[in-house]
Amino acid sequence: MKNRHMQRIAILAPFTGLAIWALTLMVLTALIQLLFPQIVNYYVEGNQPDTLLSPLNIGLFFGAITFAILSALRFYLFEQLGIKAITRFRQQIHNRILDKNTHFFEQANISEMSSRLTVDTQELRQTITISASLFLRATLITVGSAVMMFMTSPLLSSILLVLVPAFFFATRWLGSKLDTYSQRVQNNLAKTSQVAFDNFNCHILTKIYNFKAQANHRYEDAQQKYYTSATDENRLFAGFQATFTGLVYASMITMLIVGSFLVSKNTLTVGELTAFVLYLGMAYTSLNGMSGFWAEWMQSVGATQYLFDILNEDSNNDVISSKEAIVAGDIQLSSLSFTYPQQASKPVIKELNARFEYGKCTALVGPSGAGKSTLIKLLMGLYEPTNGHICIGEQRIERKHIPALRGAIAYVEQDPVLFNASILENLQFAAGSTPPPPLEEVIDACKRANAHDFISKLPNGYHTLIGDRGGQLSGGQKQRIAIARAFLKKANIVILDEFTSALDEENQTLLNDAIAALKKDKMVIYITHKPTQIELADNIVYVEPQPC
Ligand SMILES: Nc1ncnc2c1ncn2[C@@H]1O[C@H](COP(=O)(O)OP(=O)(O)OP(=O)(O)O)[C@@H](O)[C@H]1O
Repeated sequence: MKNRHMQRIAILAPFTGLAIWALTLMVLTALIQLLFPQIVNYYVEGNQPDTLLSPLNIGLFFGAITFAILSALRFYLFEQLGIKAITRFRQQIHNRILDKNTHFFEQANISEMSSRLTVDTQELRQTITISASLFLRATLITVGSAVMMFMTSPLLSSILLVLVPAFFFATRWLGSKLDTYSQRVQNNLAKTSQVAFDNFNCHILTKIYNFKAQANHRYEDAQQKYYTSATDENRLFAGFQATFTGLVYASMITMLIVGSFLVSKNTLTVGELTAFVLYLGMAYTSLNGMSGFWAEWMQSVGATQYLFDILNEDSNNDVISSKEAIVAGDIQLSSLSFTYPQQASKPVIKELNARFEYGKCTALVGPSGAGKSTLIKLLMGLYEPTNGHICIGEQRIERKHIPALRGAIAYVEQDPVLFNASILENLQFAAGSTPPPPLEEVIDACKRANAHDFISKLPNGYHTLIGDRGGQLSGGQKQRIAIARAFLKKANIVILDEFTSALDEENQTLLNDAIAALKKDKMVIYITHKPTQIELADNIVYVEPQPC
């Protein structure tokens, strides 16, 4: 139980310096606050200066301004601490999730995971800094007030009744501004959630095209916008805090000076009672704040457990990054078997022996549900065989070879997944190179994939935003972009899963020609049910369905 609390507090660890400053200001402002009733007592007991504009009176006003600034700074630093810690924490989890394997993504609720990454962390930000700081401060003030109440006899509790209309206008001002600012923060927050959803959803592409860095970069961009808007909102709050605190203390000092003036005229007495009431008020307010904190904290501990589990668990990780190379050659499957963990009693592929010759074109055929797509995922290292093995050339493929294997493969899915970005960005991600390929190279790949004509006719051409999962494009258009993406990767092995299923006859013929050109210098493996495409192949591998 203790660990769960410490784990959450530990996310502040990289920002210890900032936390120390914030805590120091918190202690300082709490001590100044506790000093105030004593000043009241001093004045009320008849120690007031002779003139209203005495150095001590004026000094007190300056003291109040200093206190207001210190309080605003304390508030600002705690908020910044929260924003920084949560921005970093969110990036850490995003990175961790991208490192998970295919089974993890197949079983996870991706949309919930993306939303929790955003919403739950936001809740933690609120409790770990602001609520916790209020709690600590309230504890200090409550204890301090209790001690002081024993030592003082205060009067003039009415000093606490500050100028209500000023607070009213200050609050209205904040309310009108906050509406727009909060909306901006929420919109940017939703954008980070959407980018994360997109990145997790395209996890296979991220692995095969090796654009984890670009995916992380997109998320960083969205986070930067969130960071800026949240900081603006924080500044607004800090400004409000300064106004609010200034008003409170200026009005209290006014009351004190007026009150002590009245004392000097013998119309008011009993200074100790004033301080006593002030301490009482402080203690009451602080106690009030403390009670709400614990409930909030526990709520956020529960809400963020899901994310901490992801961060801490080591199972379900994808292949480690490894520089182990592989030498191009035939792909040999030897007694290859695979069973999905969810259907442990029913192997999808059983003791399959097959050869894919290097530099040749192989059609993968078999009835629907026989396991062709599963076999392709095994070839790409997205699943590990349950039994048997895959060799490339003389090399038996192990976990350490997977990054090199994926580096050598370009993949076109049956239902291509595209990022919610422009067509150009989608294609440039695929190259997996920094800097990304120039527009001319992208256009060339699109021409080869017969995609250039339709892209040119879109309102913004290559810069057209294609919506969630490329929803603004037809199935055939998405397939052609996916094929252009494969051309851009310049991989030795091209794997296509029913790559023309959504295309008309004319486009199919054109793409068959493109595949014929491709197989001149690459190893091409494709799943197909179409006789014309089976005829194009040099070899055929038949995947037999397993009995139920
Ligand atoms: N992620 C998964 N988890 C559990 N079972 C799966 C998963 N993916 C596929 N299967 C099951 O594995 C079997 C083979 O599916 P697969 O998609 O590999 O077949 P296929 O030959 O490519 O079919 P089609 O020609 O219809 O695309 C099916 O019975 C399917 O239900």
